[in-house]
Amino acid sequence: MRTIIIPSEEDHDGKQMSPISLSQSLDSLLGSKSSLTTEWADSVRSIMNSSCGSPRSATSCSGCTNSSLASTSSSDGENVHDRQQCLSQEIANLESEITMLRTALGVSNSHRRSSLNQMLDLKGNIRVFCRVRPFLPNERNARPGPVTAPDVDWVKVPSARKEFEFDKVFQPNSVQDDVFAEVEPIIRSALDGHNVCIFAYGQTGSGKTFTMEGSKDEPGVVPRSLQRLFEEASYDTNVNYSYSLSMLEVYKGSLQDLLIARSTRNSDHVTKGLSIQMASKGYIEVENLTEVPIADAKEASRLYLKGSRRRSTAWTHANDASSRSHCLLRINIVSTSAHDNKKRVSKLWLIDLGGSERLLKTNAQGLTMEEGRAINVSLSALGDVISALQRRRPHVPYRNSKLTQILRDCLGEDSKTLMLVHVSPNENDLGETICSLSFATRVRGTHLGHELSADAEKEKATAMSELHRQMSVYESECQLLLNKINSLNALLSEKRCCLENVKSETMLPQQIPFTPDQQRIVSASITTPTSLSPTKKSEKPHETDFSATSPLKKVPRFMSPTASSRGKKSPGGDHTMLTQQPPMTFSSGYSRRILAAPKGGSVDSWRLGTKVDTRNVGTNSKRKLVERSPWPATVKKLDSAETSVCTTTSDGPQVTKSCNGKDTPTPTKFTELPANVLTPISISKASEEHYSRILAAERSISKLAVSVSSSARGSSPRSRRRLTMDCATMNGITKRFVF
Ligand SMILES: Nc1ncnc2c1ncn2[C@@H]1O[C@H](COP(=O)(O)OP(=O)(O)OP(=O)(O)O)[C@@H](O)[C@H]1O
Repeated sequence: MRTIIIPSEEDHDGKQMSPISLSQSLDSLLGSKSSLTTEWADSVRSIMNSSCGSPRSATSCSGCTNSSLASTSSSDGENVHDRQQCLSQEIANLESEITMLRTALGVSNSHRRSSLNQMLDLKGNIRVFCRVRPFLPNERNARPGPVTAPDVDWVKVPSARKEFEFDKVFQPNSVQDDVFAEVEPIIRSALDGHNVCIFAYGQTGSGKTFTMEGSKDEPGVVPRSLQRLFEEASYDTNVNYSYSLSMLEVYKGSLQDLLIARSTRNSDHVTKGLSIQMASKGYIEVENLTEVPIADAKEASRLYLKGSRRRSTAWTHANDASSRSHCLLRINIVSTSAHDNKKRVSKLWLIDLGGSERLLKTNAQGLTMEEGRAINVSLSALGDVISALQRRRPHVPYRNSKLTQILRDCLGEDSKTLMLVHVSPNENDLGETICSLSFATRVRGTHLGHELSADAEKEKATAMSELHRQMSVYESECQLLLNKINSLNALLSEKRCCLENVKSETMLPQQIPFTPDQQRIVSASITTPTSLSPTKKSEKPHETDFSATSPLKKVPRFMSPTASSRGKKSPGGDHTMLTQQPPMTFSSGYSRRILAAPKGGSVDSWRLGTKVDTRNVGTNSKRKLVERSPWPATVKKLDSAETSVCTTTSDGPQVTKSCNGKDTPTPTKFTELPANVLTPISISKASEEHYSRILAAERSISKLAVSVSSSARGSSPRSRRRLTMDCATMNGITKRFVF
């Protein structure tokens, strides 16, 4: 257990101090009336240094084997200088090793990419899978057998004496995992910079939406693909991926933005009509289409479900909730490789097509008939385009429908297209099933003598297995290199932290260079009436006057007292900073509300930081404003009478407060804490476990701020005291613990 020295009552008189644990020390601060002292600060600082692997710790600086260099009490300038040199050398070595590994990773990755590409080319840039749905509960009495899938790439319709070949056939008992396993390589191809289109095609009620969207328990291709995109982004730190999402439907030949509510969609001042534009190099853009940057798969799935709910559906004879339009989800992928700084832009389209239907059979009339006809026309146009591409015709009829115009740049030479044809096993649907299978065969383009000879088939299979083998070799090579890079990066940041610590040791607090921004924070916190300026503090008698004795006395305050502590604080309350680093500012409130919005207020007034009353703000309007805001913002509602607004601009966060309806602009600045940083721990639970968690979990704590405030409320001295610890880690994460 680490020990620190905490001054007891006698310590204040300069007597010997006893070494105790940090938990005892913190406990004692809560229970006793003593203020924070320099000794306490020093001892915690030494614990921080040893826990963060600072150069003071012999173990942390693996390269510095000279024990004298790692000595805790090193005040010797030469030793510090040697240590700095040693660390700088280690950092330079690590950096060059990482650069070399990154180059190797870039090479392996491009080999992997080209193998994958060759494999997909060999399989065909346009591939067609078929999924036969199982009988539904309401089809229990149906006769089995009209459609069978005897093999992995054949579908048979015995009664019509027809057989259809596909790249892959999913049997009725296949699950979503089976489908995604086959789709996944194509998603990876989108990540590698290719445009990709995945369509679900089939008659109404054959399971297109089930395959694409799935259910909560059986998620389909879309949620799995979104998940996969973000997994790749977190796994490959060598490439920086950013994604944005758009969603639209083609309904009766017109385009509708699905990320905009239906009620506001047609009002001119909110959204203009969508139009298809051809930009340079044949790049297609849909003008006025909403595009939302997405940060994680959860958010992306939420947007997708929101858009799906806005899709035009209706009851039909064939399906209770039949899709009456084509639903298109587009993910724009921008990837930048750290290896060559090359930027790749690609599009991934995930499309749930409207159900093909025979209007006579479905008895469709009126609007339903119109919708059905529009769907059939565009499906036929899509079939014509893909078929022309397959046959390498000089003219590809993209202009025959909106659907094919939008997808023009994703259906060509360098793109990958996957069509998932869905069929029903039911005898009643046999006519539609044969239509769908024939359409898919036409799309696949195998009926025109494209079949390979037995020898060619054999050669293809050998080439495929060789490419498979190469792919797995490159994949494991990439994985090894990535692991190595990640571990070296971790070591590098540790070394950099050590170097920073060594450098700061050589500086007197007065010499610490402040940026102009920090200087302003400093002045602001000194002039804030609620902050404890040294002058004010010395007016009140203290058991220990820290500001008078501390070598840190000139280090300005960096932590404003909490709103509650301002009200509750006794004159004896004390705040101190335990590092000689440039000051940090922390949130001054204990209750955090992220998001901002005045009900019906304008974004501009909110941006300017004018008073915003958040008391009656609904979650939706908050969200809307945040979505439209170019800056992250935080509103802190401190209590029912006091509202504090923080806007974050390029100058940093600005706070405006109002109390009982009166505006009190407070020039306080604070660093935004992530939403989950506030970890209130009740005093009864403030045990060894909690304290040790702070230090053990935060091995990389770089700064620690502790404030103790007292309140008039509370039955015991202990419950009247409030201890707040703000820990800032090397990687910029700030955590607050309140005891
Ligand atoms: N593979 C499957 N396993 C289990 N249930 C399925 C499967 N495929 C489809 N279903 C069920 O069949 C019904 C119709 O499916 P779905 O709505 O996906 O059809 P669809 O082709 O999208 O129809 P539409 O074109 O009219 O929108 C749904 O209740 C769905 O849950």
